[in-house]
Amino acid sequence: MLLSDKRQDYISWDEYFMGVAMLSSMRSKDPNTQVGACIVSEDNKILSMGYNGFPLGCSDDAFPWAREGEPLDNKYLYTTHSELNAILNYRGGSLEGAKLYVSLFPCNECAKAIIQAGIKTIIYDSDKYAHTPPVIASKRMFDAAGVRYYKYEHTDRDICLHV
Ligand SMILES: O=c1ccn([C@H]2C[C@H](O)[C@@H](COP(=O)(O)O)O2)c(=O)[nH]1
Ligand SMILES: [Zn+2]
Repeated sequence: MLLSDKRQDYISWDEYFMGVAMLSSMRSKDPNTQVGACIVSEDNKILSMGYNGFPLGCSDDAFPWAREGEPLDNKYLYTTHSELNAILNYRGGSLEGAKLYVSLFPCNECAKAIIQAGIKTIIYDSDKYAHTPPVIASKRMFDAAGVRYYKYEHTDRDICLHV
């Protein structure tokens, strides 16, 4: 019998792709919540990535990152969400049947884009806004549209950038 010498402690697909989503979130300039997304094909190929930030041409130094204040003076009207950026960053055609790894449960606006793009599975980490209308609406739409979602299960493994 031939015994394989392969490593046994390699990371799982979920650890791999959630790791990429988390790494992507580290590009965000949002001082409060950094969100990263990674879109993956049904056969586990990375198709696109994104993080939350202002649109091209809208300088991080000129637009506000505040959470409070008048609508025109805080970030919410200006930020492109990580999931939408990942969808828009994709250059390859259809995302039908793809999976989305994302560090924060998608809001209702992202949910609409996700459903319309044909993404069928969402693996999320934080659900810190679960009690808010945007996330309740998002889950309602995912349930109606047959988009499956499940929480990423953390392992006790630390994934480091240095080896
Ligand atoms: O679906 C979502 C929801 C939110 N985001 C981004 C938008 C903002 O930059 C932050 C949330 O900021 P808070 O200070 O926690 O309100 O997250 C996203 O990318 N995707
Ligand atoms: Zn969103």
